[in-house]
Amino acid sequence: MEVVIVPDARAGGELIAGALAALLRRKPDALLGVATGSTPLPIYEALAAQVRAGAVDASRARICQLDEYVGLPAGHPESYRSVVLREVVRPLGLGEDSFMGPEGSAEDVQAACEAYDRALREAGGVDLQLLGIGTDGHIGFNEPCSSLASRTRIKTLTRQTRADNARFFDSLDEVPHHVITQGIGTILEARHLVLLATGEGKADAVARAVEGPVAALVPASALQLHPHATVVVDEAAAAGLKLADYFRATYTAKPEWQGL
Ligand SMILES: N[C@@H]1[C@@H](O)[C@H](O)[C@@H](COP(=O)(O)O)O[C@@H]1O
Repeated sequence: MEVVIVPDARAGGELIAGALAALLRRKPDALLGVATGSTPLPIYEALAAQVRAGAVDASRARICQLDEYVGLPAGHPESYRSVVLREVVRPLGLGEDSFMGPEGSAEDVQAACEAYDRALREAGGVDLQLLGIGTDGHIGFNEPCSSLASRTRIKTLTRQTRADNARFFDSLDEVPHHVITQGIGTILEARHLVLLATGEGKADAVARAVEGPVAALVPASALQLHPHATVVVDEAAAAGLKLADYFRATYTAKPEWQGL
């Protein structure tokens, strides 16, 4: 696992957008797994700016979703499908045919989950999966004690995650209890995992994920099992890392050609 400490969220966004642009230059039809929440927005803004400036061609990129609420009416502005279309797909100049995600309003949720895992495999697998981290250490919507081998499936949100996400809805009552999420086993199949965490509210979760034991109690600690995982944190989110100086020195000495 590589840990990169950046001054702030904007720098993190630019660094990761640079890695996405480099991937698209190598593989123009790369399948990019995207995350929702506030944290990755600077990544999407920086990448869209590069596309607008003509620095990278994203016209053949494919975008796939990490997780979804269950039961929101189709087209609800806070369904993750709507969010990804709004924040990622359209700003990159792509159409809905470049996008895939699980069917949160399906009648048979289990079948929709299995279909999504199959679709990801048939698409050739995710080249780079972006991740955020919940304050309880979740990735996607894999809440604490999710199996580290889990596949895409339905999960029940913790009270804390519902409260954390209530800011996107009119009230806490409107936040769905159930979600579909790529499983931890599914996420670990992506070729490169890039987690961005910013702000002091994430410092404890980051420290447990990066320096704690691999444990289902802290789903993000599963990144330790991946051969190519990058954790980008700003100074505030790095506050709990005991090895922060080592991570800084390592990154400073890294040859630029290696990228992330
Ligand atoms: N399912 C999403 C996660 O993918 C995201 O990482 C998390 C943190 O969001 P934020 O970046 O807004 O703190 O929120 C939600 O629970």
